Amino acid sequence: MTAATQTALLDSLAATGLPVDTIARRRWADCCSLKAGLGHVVILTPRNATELTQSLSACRSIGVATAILGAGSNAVGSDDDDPAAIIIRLAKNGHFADIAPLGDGRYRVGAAALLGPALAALARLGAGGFAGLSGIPGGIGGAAAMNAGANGQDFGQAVVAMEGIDRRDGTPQVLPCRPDEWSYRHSPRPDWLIVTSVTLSLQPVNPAAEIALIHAERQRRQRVTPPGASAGSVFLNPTPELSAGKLIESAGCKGWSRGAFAVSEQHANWIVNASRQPGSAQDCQTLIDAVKKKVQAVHDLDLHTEWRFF
Ligand SMILES: NC(=O)C1=CN([C@@H]2O[C@H](COP(=O)(O)OP(=O)(O)OC[C@H]3O[C@@H](n4cnc5c(N)ncnc54)[C@H](OP(=O)(O)O)[C@@H]3O)[C@@H](O)[C@H]2O)C=CC1
Ligand SMILES: C=C(O[C@H]1[C@H](O)[C@@H](CO)O[C@H](OP(=O)(O)OP(=O)(O)OC[C@H]2O[C@@H](n3ccc(=O)[nH]c3=O)[C@H](O)[C@@H]2O)[C@@H]1NC(C)=O)C(=O)O
Repeated sequence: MTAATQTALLDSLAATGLPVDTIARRRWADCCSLKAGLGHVVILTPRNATELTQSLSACRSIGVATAILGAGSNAVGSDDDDPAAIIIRLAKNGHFADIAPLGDGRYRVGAAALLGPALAALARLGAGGFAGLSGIPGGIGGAAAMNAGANGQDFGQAVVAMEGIDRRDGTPQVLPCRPDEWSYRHSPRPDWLIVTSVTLSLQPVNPAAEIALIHAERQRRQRVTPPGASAGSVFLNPTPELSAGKLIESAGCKGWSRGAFAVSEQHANWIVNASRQPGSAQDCQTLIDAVKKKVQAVHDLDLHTEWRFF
């Protein structure tokens, strides 16, 4: 799809009656924290359930598939102006970032809220227990979709239900979740579900003490995060005992680079874009493939990336 074709796509979307300020064409590198992807993408940013349903229906009516993007902290864009889908990204400045107490230690938190700020807002309401997750970038929707984890805690331990919309037909859905349905970086979210909020079950906490834990975790995280643009760990740890970083370091890949991207000298399971300038998604993929190949050759182990490639 050329730029002209994407412009025609924007016109078709506007013609369906969608509010024009929810329709945009953006460079991929500006939509993901790693700044990877030189192509452009058409993005819809609905602010409420009605606009989300309208957006899905507009995409169906013009025959284009949809994909969902959150904060872009675990995503690699595309170099192509021809992504397979229109991106839906829930607006951060509307209904999808709300936090509502439901009673009995339960809170409904909008999927567009960022995980760290949401945990701080909940702490101020006297609810917590998940301060270990507060340094993680990314949104509540993304955290639910991939079961974000850090410091021995998984987001899924707090989630009792996911609410959302079936992207195939626009119907509202509520998905109750059992603790045993979650595992390391695995969520029970079906791929058709656009998560619009989650219901969390939290412990009562002293707000000041919980905020102190959150600040301490943010400071720890800042100290260990390699400098430059990044997207967290590249690969899943093969087992709890086998760390991908250790395997990549001992395979000799630290410092390997391609284009804007390099395997961090500080932590081998991070790829960083030191320049913070837009970089080629293909370069990033090539570097990842080279690391996987070397680890396979040295350790006879297949690494699997936790990033989402568009
Ligand atoms: N532990 C850590 O230190 C780090 C953890 N992370 C985690 O990575 C995740 C990334 O979050 P975020 O940046 O917002 O996500 P992204 O924008 O990077 O999107 C990644 C994928 O998450 C899914 N997703 C995002 N939002 C929604 C939603 N509302 N409904 C359904 N699926 C959704 C989509 O999966 P699909 O393609 O399957 O539809 C999407 O492709 C979070 O869990 C974040 O906490 C990120 C960096 C570091
Ligand atoms: C950053 C992410 O999550 C992180 C999460 O923040 C942290 C903290 O709990 O624990 C995981 O990292 P990790 O397993 O790399 O944790 P670290 O403590 O940094 O490293 C584990 C071990 O590997 C060793 N290590 C790490 C990097 C390196 O270059 N060399 C090396 O030997 C460390 O010395 C340590 O003994 C999560 N990553 C995965 C893939 O599970 C993410 O998912 O994006």
